[in-house]
Amino acid sequence: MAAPIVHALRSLSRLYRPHSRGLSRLSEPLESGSRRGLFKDVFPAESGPLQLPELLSSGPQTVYCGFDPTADSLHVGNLLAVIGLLHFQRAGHDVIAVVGGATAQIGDPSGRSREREPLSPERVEENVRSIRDSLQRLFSQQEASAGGRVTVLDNAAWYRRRSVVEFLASVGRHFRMGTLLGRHSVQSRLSAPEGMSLAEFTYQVFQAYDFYYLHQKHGCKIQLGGTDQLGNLMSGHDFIQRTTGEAVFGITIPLITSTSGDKLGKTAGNAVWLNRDRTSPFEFYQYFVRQPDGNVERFLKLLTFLPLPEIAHIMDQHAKEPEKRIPHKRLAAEVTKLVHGKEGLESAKRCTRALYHSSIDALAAMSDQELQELFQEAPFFELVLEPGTRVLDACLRASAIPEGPRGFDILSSGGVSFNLMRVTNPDEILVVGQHILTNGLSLIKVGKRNFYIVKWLQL
Ligand SMILES: Nc1ncnc2c1ncn2[C@@H]1O[C@H](COP(=O)(O)OP(=O)(O)OP(=O)(O)O)[C@@H](O)[C@H]1O
Ligand SMILES: N[C@@H](Cc1ccc(O)cc1)C(=O)O
Repeated sequence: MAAPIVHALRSLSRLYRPHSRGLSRLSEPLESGSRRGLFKDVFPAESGPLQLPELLSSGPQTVYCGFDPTADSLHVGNLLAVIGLLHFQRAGHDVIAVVGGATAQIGDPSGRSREREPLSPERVEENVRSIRDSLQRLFSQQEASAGGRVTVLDNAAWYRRRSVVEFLASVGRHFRMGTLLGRHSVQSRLSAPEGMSLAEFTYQVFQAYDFYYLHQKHGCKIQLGGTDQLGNLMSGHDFIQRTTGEAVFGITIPLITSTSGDKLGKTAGNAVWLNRDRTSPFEFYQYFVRQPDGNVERFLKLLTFLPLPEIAHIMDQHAKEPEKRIPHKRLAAEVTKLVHGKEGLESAKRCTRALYHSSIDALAAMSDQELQELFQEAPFFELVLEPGTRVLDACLRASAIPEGPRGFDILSSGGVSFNLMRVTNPDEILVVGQHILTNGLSLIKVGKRNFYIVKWLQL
């Protein structure tokens, strides 16, 4: 049986006291990550915390983390794991992000009370494509000047060539049932009424094999994962040690939770997505601006690369002028830039100015996509602009008001605005620069929250 978890883990925060000296640039991410609260525990404990900094100092290592494509986008919880990889990559280590095209079809039971709905191979393939793109975008958005290599791999690639019989005979024989059964992810499910399927039970063997495969092919000796992944990290460690005798390590990162304490992610249905078509840069930015005061320092440490003294300075400013929400805005700006790039951050700020500060200039600078993202539920129309089109005609053509006297009344009583400016004369002719923005758009608002977007096409 594997050693009980309490003895098998070592908390990195106890290892790195505030004034301990770093070993070298290569081992620095472990130390700074632990100070930031990003790296929580290391496995195995007995030799791990002592050997791991030495291993890192001895030369560039390969560090990996896996992401199951059970949706077509990553989310903010996964971002923490990506940031963990980036800390290593920036220090000069090579990193591998594995997209679990194979493992997503099995379904990781870790942290779940029920089995996942099966996904068709076609759906998984689509998700793999989207997540691979997203990971590549995230990594390429970094200043690539220094740092190690980044590779994105799909684990379906190394299972495609294997038969079940051969896999069980060569890999399965190295796993002890007692150890597998003892894992928390298995125990918690076995005691639940629905139990656990054989497929889910074998999940940890596949993740362990991934680690082994990357160890053999890429010299990978370190795997990162959320604390929910601990059992899977241990299985990989045990398998590699048993078959190669080499020392490998697992490092856990803390789980980001919602204000109600649930793990932020797909299962809880509270994910904040990294793909723009699921969560727009504006919503993403606002999610961080709205964080409660109690979260913001921790998130600055976890989700940004700002040096700790700078974060301390930002928090001092906050203590003096809390109404300015300086750390919240800085957090939102840094994370939005990391995920959506400079352009995404500008878009988020433009949308914020347009919506919360009624800025016509910001509205005029917005693209069709931004407007649609901002007013997600708003119907979008492409209409031909005929000479002499009146405010009333525009409202009717966009179905913003009902036909007949009721629509006329809504307009003349001031219930309608064009580009955030109220109109009261139904016969007013549309003017470019006023009713129609220089980008050819009109944002028609009826009542408090009904928006209609018109893109005017010239004849
Ligand atoms: N809220 C979170 N905080 C920190 N890490 C997370 C969070 N959610 C996922 N991770 C980590 O991201 C990595 C990839 O997770 P993956 O996408 O496979 O599953 P997931 O998002 O946890 O999905 P599900 O919610 O369906 O279980 C894992 O190491 C996982 O622990
Ligand atoms: N099991 C991980 C994802 C993963 C997949 C394959 C791996 O090799 C590693 C990790 C999760 O669900 O969060």
